[in-house]
Amino acid sequence: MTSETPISSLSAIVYTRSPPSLKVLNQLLLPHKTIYETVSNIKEGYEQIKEMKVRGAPAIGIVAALTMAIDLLLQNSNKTNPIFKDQESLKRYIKTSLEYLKTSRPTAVNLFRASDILWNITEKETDINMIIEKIVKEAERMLIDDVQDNKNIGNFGAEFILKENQDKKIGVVTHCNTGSLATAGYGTALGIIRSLYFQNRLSNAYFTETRPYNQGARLTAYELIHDKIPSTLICDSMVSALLSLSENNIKAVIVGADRVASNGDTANKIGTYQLAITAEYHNIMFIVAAPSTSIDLNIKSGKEIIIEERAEDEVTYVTGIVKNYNDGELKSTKVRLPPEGVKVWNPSFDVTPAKLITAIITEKGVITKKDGTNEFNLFDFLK
Ligand SMILES: CSC[C@@H](O)[C@@H](O)C(=O)COP(=O)(O)O
Repeated sequence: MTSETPISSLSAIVYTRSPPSLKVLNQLLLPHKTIYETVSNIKEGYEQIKEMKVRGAPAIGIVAALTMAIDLLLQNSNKTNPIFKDQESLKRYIKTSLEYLKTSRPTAVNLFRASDILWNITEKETDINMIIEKIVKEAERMLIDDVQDNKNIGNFGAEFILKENQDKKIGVVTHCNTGSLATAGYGTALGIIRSLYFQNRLSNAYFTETRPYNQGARLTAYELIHDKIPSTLICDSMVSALLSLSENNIKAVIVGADRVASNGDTANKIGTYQLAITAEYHNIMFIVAAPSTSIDLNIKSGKEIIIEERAEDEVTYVTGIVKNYNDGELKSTKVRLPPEGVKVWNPSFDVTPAKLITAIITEKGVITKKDGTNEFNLFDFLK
């Protein structure tokens, strides 16, 4: 099994402590434009997440934490006229800021977990500078650890899939974007695909467009092409047809997660559930890849997960880039598909029942169901 694998240079988050700086890649403009936007306060961080300029469960948790850190670093830099007069006012400010950041998106648990970790640190400390230092250190730790966690997920996942498959090279299917852009680097489900590729065991990665937001067609395509990983774009409606053709040698459907309940039910990008159903029908393993920070032991099943509903125009319009033939300038354009007056339902996520999931791969290892049961015991695994 490989371990030292090159990391993609695609970075959704660029952070330095000195000078204090947080820049977030605007993923709405990808793949056509690479523009980093500066985040220097809580409101700017909130808007980056809300507007999905940064997205993907691990990435939004990390950006929320780094937003808190950068905001405090910048506010605290004026030593002659400190903004926080006493620890109580600082704590109140941190509490309000973290609660606000948590309202940016409802489904991915990483955002809530990151905020809760920062609040626990704050509650325990009494010295103003110590509170700020510990918050900054913890947010930096999240950024650093996520990359190694993803490499571990990649290697555990590749090993698990290959154990069942003697073929020299295998094909896989993935959904949404779970790569460097959705994390601090390397990726979760896409991390497994990277690991398979680096081990020279990947024949092809098929990836869906992922309507309506097209994270697959825009972002996964961008990453796979960037890293020269053999891959093919398909529409969401083509997966069953693909799995039915044995010549493609598809051995696994691999997806990420926004929240995994303690029984293993998994919320992920809308369309994931139907992939799990078709994988089961075609007797192909269905793998969920996620850091343990995506597991929510506070909820028993997927029924308790709040599913984000997004604006109608994400469904009624497609957004693309057109080139102005006079000056070559690239301009973002929205084109409407259905007639005015159409009714729209736009849930951003769905829940795949644990029953349909073969294994959950985390940075700590592979979790499978106990023989004869339809549920995972994530309590036991994580304790
Ligand atoms: C490693 S990312 C895992 C999930 O967050 C991903 O599959 C997903 O559903 C992203 O949704 P998004 O709406 O783009 O934030």
